[in-house]
Amino acid sequence: MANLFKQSRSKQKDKASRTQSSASKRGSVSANAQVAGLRFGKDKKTTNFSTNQVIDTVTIDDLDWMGNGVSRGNPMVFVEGALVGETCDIEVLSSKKKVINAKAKKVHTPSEARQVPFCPVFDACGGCQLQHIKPDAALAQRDLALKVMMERHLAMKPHVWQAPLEGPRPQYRRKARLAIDARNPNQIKLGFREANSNNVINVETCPILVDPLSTIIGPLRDALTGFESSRHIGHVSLVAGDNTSHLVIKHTKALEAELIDAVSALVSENSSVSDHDIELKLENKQGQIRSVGKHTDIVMNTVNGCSISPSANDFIQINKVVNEKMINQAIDWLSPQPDERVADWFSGLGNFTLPIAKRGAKVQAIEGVAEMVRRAKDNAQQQGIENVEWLHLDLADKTNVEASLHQGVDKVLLDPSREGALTVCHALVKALPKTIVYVSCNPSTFTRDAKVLIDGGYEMEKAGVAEMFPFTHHMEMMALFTRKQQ
Ligand SMILES: C[S@@+](CC[C@H](N)C(=O)[O-])C[C@H]1O[C@@H](n2cnc3c(N)ncnc32)[C@H](O)[C@@H]1O
Ligand code: SF4
Repeated sequence: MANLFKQSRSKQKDKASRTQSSASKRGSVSANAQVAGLRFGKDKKTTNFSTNQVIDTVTIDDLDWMGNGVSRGNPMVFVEGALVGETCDIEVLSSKKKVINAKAKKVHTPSEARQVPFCPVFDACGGCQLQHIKPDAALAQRDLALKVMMERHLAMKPHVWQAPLEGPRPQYRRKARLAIDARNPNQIKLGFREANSNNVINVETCPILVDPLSTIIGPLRDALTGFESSRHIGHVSLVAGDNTSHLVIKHTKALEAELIDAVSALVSENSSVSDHDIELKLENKQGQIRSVGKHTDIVMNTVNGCSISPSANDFIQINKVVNEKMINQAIDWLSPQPDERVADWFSGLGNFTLPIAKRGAKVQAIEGVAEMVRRAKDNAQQQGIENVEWLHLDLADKTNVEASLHQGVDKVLLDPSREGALTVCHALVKALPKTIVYVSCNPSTFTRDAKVLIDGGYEMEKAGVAEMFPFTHHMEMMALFTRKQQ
């Protein structure tokens, strides 16, 4: 279990298919000994490996759900940048008794699934990890890895696993936070951080961002260059709605009027050449956002005529198409009826709440960020949706959870952050709603919480992945739990 749940490892910086082996320089161990030791080791004794050590000709058996190559044996080896069927020389990143984390240094037999990364800064940028594998193969193999994980750890029957929910590629992200390095205002770097580092990788465009966010990055850097006060910029947020986009500059001290004019000119020029407006906002140290020029609330349409209206700092589902498919699947699985009470917990801006409420059920939406609860409530009112009780509560607090269940609930939708919903699941197996739909962005905490539900009398009837974040290690999952007959 531990192997499959490994969290983020450092990004592979070497393009495996192009690099030269540096095995001989690093005191590598003999190929045959390693193949024997890594893949066919039967005894419990394993060799100790040191960081940066190069191991020759390791064969990759599988991809794990994060998209790392796995060489099964004793020890297990997880190899960033390696694909199924490939034989690689690898460099050890970290080593424990039974598990080695490594990156591919040289690929001897490239897989047919291997492709040349489409982004020129892929090797350095921490934003993407999986551009070296064809996207269909990546989805199929990661989907399989998650299915196997659920079969192994939750005794899931194969028929439970559903086809993945997919969206467009490569352009899918509708929000980004750009890092800036303006220590030298004449040579500003604007882009994303290198993996496990504070270094900013300068980018011109980001091919996984939707338009017009993708193409504004280079021109924005040019507009900021040369102004002393660009040093006071903490980051830049970009959010694309269906009606307009916001470019929000977070700053810690006042910005020069000329800098603001230069960026204003850039966004108005963009708006005149593109059919999608960008509006400039400034966010101060306290998090207050003010508009430079006109302000239009961002509208993100979802399903059944519903929409949410986020500000730059609110959580949103990053991938519009996959989000809509997830909402439709949640409605399908929950099948909310007008006489039912449905809880939407970890409700954010009401992304799932509003379409459930439109079905006529009485919905209790609980979210831990007060500002998001306020915005969700206002937004629902504007859409004439009144059958929702909006609550600002911490769902990690057992007392809150139990009190919220006091009036009884028929069905529950959970969409927690990476930490999962352990407190909630322990309470749900006492309250016993008929149906629970669990949306998760972390298969590890999902599996932990699902065990509580299954041990507490629920059956996992359906489950599957939603490819919310192509080209990255992340994966979204959904599962339907129904209460077993007593
Ligand atoms: C993955 S997001 C889902 C939001 C929403 N369901 C959506 O689809 O946009 C998780 C949400 O849970 C909220 N959250 C995280 N921890 C929480 C807690 N302990 N109590 C209540 N809400 C929490 C976050 O603020 C965030 O809005
Ligand atoms: S996040 Fe954008 S800039 Fe970075 S590697 Fe991915 S596509 Fe390229």
